[in-house]
Amino acid sequence: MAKLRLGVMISGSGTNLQALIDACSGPDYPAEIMVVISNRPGVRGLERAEQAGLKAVTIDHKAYEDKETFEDALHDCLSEHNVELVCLAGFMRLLTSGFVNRWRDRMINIHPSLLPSYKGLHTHARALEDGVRFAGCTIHYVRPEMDNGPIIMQAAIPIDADETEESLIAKTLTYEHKMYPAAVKLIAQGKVRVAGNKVAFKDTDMGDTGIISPLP
Ligand SMILES: Nc1nc2c(c(=O)[nH]1)N[C@@H](CN(C=O)c1ccc(C(=O)N[C@@H](CCC(=O)O)C(=O)O)cc1)CN2
Ligand SMILES: NCC(=O)N[C@@H]1O[C@H](COP(=O)([O-])[O-])[C@@H](O)[C@H]1O
Repeated sequence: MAKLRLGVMISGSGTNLQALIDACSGPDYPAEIMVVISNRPGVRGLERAEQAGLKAVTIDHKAYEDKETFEDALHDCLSEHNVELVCLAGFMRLLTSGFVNRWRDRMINIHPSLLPSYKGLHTHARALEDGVRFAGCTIHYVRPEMDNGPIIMQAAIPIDADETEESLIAKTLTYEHKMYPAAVKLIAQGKVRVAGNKVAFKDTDMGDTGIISPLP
């Protein structure tokens, strides 16, 4: 069976990209990265892609007069590489509904909170500020409305008494790095389908819950 063709879009350090690179190096992993795109030049994630021998492309949003022409360049690059699934991994630009609908149900995102709680930015600090006992991370299909798409997988992460923003960011990333390859694997195996604004699973051993806690 052909491997699912991934396009990974980043804006920064790329540790989630690295988790996907490492997973894709496994001979039986059902997906492969065709191109890595960053909207910011010179970021660590691009180095990770080059070190892995992958096509690394910078499409700098600042170089385009508007979002539409920027997103046309993203779309053309993804299409050129026959990408079947776009993985947003720390991609920090809000995409227009035009772009999102072109890639509807073929684009997923990882977000560092237990959605629908803490949409947007600074999720860890906000969770600590509110004194919640669990933080988390979520993988979802992307919809025009920010952080509002059908949820594929979540991890609930206990917040320790002496937790700091830095320690929570680091702890959350350890869950993200397990969850992203697991979610892509399920999609590549055809075990995930979108049913309205929710996701349903086919013959998975996760009991149709999509929860990763404790880590696999
Ligand atoms: N249409 C959508 N676009 C994006 C989504 C989405 O769900 N729908 N997810 C994001 C990722 N993301 C949260 O997971 C997110 C990214 C960026 C922002 C944001 O406010 N960005 C600012 C610029 C910030 C910067 O460049 O550093 C902006 O775009 O003005 C919020 C949430 C990816 N896109
Ligand atoms: N709203 C989107 C967002 O905040 N994404 C978050 O950015 C970080 C990127 O780290 P990475 O570049 O090391 O993968 C990750 O924690 C990811 O969940």
